[in-house]
Amino acid sequence: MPRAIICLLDSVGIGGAPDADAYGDVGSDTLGHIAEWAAAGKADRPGLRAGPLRLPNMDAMGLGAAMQLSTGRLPPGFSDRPRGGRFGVGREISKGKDTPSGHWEIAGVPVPFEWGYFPQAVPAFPPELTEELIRRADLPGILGNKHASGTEIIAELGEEHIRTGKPICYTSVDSVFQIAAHETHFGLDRLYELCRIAFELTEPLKIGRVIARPFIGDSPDSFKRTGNRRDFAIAPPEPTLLDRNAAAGHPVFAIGKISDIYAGSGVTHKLKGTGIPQLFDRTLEAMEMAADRAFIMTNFVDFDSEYGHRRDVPGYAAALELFDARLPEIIAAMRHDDLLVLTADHGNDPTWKGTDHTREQVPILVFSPALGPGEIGIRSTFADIGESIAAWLGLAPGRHGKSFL
Ligand SMILES: O=P(O)(O)O[C@H]1O[C@H](CO)[C@@H](O)[C@H]1O
Ligand SMILES: [Mn+2]
Ligand SMILES: [Mn+2]
Repeated sequence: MPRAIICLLDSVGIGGAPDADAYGDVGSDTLGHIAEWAAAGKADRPGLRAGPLRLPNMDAMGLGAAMQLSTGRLPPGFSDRPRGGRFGVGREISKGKDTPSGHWEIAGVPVPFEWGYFPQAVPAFPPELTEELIRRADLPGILGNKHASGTEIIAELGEEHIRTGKPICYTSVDSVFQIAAHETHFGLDRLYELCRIAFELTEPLKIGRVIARPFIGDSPDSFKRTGNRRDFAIAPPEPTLLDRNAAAGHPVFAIGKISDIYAGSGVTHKLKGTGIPQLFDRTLEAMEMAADRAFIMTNFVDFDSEYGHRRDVPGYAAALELFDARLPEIIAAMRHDDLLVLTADHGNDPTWKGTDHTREQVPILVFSPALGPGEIGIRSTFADIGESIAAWLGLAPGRHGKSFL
């Protein structure tokens, strides 16, 4: 009996979104630019990696061919001839370029509304929101109140936060309200409680997520964010593939951030992990225990949070190479009628201006021992991924997207 697995490489876009101009992202190409920089010797870091980007396993599944289909360019070191699996390109119809919309659309539910955003101003948050948050959470005030990179703002304001007890609140071009606070000085549970209050206050503003960003350390040099990040997200507007599979009585394994991103909806088994190796281990564990018709979904967030937002090209390249090196373990663990999909939710080009996501198309690489090779073309919505998996798992078709299988 079939099962399906999505490994979602957070932010691994492949350029070419036709509406990139609406986002100031024309020409952005996360994977293509990393490959070009690596080929030019600009992604070397002593002790980490050197030379051209090498992703032989994903390339065999059609990554190079998908990149060429997306932008018309085949980056150095990639092949336009996949040796197994089906390859294609996904285009997002939801507005915005953030994680929840990308994930929901992949699970068959494009976002029909406009997200709320905070302006590029200081203060970025409406005074009523800030005042209510301070009152309800009994805070001495807040710090930040602007657009920022999460690592830069803790270096800037971390010491003042420890001294004053005021949490650091910030946002980005995404629909987010983020709160950074020290795990021991402020307290982790207190931070989560504060985020719950912030979520209640920001939900009517259609803010997609409140994100808890705990950190440790005692000086700008030693401040470090921990794996205890937690996302409090709005629930998807319609039943997703996760809900549909769970409603049919089948297991749904959410690994890493997945449960948070779907607000826990449709999740029957939740496995946590931090970092690419642990997320791989959890995925393999889920494949080991998952019953027939299970749907397993893992979000590999490090590409985005550790390297894309940090504009770290060598780090991003090394993470991709690590992922690629472990991919054969997943393929070896697959049963004959398991289906594996590798894809992404948006771009985050580490060679691009600023520190935000980029509006890009994404690779869709599909592999099953039971499936012959082929091309699935440029799909007009990510929802085609969800519908293909629904068909594979024997679920009734949904309202959006078409199966490519
Ligand atoms: O700079 P950090 O805190 O990593 O935040 C980034 O992570 C958030 C979620 O992807 C984005 O909205 C962006 O603000
Ligand atoms: Mn993402
Ligand atoms: Mn991000």
